[in-house]
Amino acid sequence: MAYLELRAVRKDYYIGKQPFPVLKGIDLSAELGEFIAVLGESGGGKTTLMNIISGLDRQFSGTVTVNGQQLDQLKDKQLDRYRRATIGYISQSYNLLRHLTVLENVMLALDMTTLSRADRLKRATSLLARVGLAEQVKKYPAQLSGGQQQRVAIARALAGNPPIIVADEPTGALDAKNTVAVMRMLQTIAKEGHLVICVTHSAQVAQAASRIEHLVNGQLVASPHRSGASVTVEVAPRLQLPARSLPWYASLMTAFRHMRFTWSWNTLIVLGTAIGLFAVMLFMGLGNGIRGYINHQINNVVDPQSVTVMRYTTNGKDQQEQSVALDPALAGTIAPHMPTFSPQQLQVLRDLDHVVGVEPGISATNATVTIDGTPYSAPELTTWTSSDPESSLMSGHAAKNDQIVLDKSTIAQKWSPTRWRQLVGHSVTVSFQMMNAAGRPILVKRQLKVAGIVNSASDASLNAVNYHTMRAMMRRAGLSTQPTFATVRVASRQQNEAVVTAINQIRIKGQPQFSANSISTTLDRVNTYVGLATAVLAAIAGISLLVSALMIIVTMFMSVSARMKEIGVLRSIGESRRDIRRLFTSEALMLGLFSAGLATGFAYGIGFGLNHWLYRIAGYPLVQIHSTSIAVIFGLAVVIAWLAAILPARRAARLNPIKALSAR
Ligand SMILES: Nc1ncnc2c1ncn2[C@@H]1O[C@H](COP(=O)(O)OP(=O)(O)OP(=O)(O)O)[C@@H](O)[C@H]1O
Repeated sequence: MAYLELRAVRKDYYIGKQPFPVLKGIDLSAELGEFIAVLGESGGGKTTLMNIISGLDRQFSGTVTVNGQQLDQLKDKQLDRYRRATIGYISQSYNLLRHLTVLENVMLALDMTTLSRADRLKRATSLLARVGLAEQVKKYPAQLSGGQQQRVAIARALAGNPPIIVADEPTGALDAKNTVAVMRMLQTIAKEGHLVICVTHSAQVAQAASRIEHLVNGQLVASPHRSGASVTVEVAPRLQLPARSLPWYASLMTAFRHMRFTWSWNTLIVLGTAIGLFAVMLFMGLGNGIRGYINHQINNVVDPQSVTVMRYTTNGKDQQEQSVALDPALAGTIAPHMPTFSPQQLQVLRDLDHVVGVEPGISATNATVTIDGTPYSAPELTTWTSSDPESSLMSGHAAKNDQIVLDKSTIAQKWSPTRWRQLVGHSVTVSFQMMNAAGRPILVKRQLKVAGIVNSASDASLNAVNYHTMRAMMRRAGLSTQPTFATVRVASRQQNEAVVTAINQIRIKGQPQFSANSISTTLDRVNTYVGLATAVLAAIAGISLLVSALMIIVTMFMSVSARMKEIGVLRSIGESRRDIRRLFTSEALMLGLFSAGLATGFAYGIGFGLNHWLYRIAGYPLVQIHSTSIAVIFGLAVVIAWLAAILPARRAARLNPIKALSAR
């Protein structure tokens, strides 16, 4: 049996249901080393026959046997493998990929062989040198003459060293000089052991072949002058290059090169998509920033690791005193007496789980601070505990024994709006009245040194001494020195609420003892609201991503339509449907990734500008883009691009390679 055998091959085209027979029983036997010219009239069916031999057309009747194996007309994958390993295809219109260089065009076919990258490069370079293009490897097809482009196509056809070279009108677009050169090359290729089948309508060109077959009325008739019978063919042993499927990175690289080639168009798509992604990212960043800002503000007022505990009371007067102590804005009267903590009660608090310390404190209301003979009203004079953040100190330090820290806006700046810092180190007189156990008002008065100026983040005035000083003042006036409140320090912010609940549940002899409030509950609620608002805003911005997805879909569909020919060429050199799908999916994914990258750049850039501007108002960076937001945006971009690519990539993969090849 001959290397290539066609038996009773018939092919009809259908217009509607009416058949138009083109091939009417083709019989052909050909051996390696032969150079067969198929000569025939235009429209005679030469290309149709070549498509069948090349494994591009599987709708025919009869049998095609290559090297003893019959082509399965139905299995797509088998035909892909056949084209990859057995056929080198050369056409009249060169069919080079315009976005790949000369070298890359040849490498594309070599990527489907098992050679190492270095060997593939070596082979591509040597093939191009062989066809006289050693100097042109970096050029793009558009920068070459027709003859040169056809020589690139020949080098590409030879890349995988396939046994059969099919050339469909290879000289159709060439001048006489190039025609001779190309036919000589084909002669040499046949002598090297390939079977060359060349279609032409020129009897003169056909003379270069060792055998001429006329395609007449759908059948082959051997030329009596050049039947091949008398031609002795010396077949040199052919180098075997095992074929493999195209690796995924090759599709990725081709996709990248195409994007680079059409960068201006792609930049617009990337820009459009990036704007949507950027909006989502900015809202996420703003959400983080605002949440951080609120936490920061609240933590400035109260330390979430501290819980202020008062005595539990149902007595209306005591409750009023407590609220006065908690909110100095309500102060105005002399405190009669406040419910106090016994040492045992403080111990009960110390013994609670997650409690790392208990600081007792005494607070007085409606005090007066006299500086240089001028009295200033201090609605509250309290004990400095760890719940008062050190960060609120604007100048100086926390009060030690016989020292006081004064409120910046209600006292220090009233003393001097500009030189208020100089108050540190000054001696001041502090006085307030308190009822003794007998219900008589007692004046408490003492000279103290200003240790620091404090900027209370709440609107309340914060004037404080340490516990020792407070007790000393009370003792000297003959008043009770028992604490009126306690600051309980919690091991971590997370346990704050549990400790607050535990404190409120303490009963001694069935009576509730303490009353504590948790700031962390409020904080968590605020955080939830801000989180919700952020998610809603980001989702609204996310609608623009739908537009981005549509943009990618439209672009990909347009790209498929514009690149029909390229798809046909890729299929003709052996790429499978999966390779084509991968190519378009890779392009869409790259669009998505570039967009996400650009969106991140925008978000950082614009976020930086916004922070700079907002810092003056809020004193806090309000746009905070976390790495999780970046990961979300990249994930979103990939998912959108991938979804957007599904339909166009499927369309590209399903294109009929013959129709795709004949596209303009
Ligand atoms: N998809 C198709 N549907 C219907 N008819 C077709 C189709 N493709 C080709 N034909 C017809 O089949 C015939 C053979 O076409 P083919 O392209 O094989 O001829 P050819 O010999 O290669 O012509 P040329 O030398 O002009 O390229 C022509 O009459 C053509 O119109």
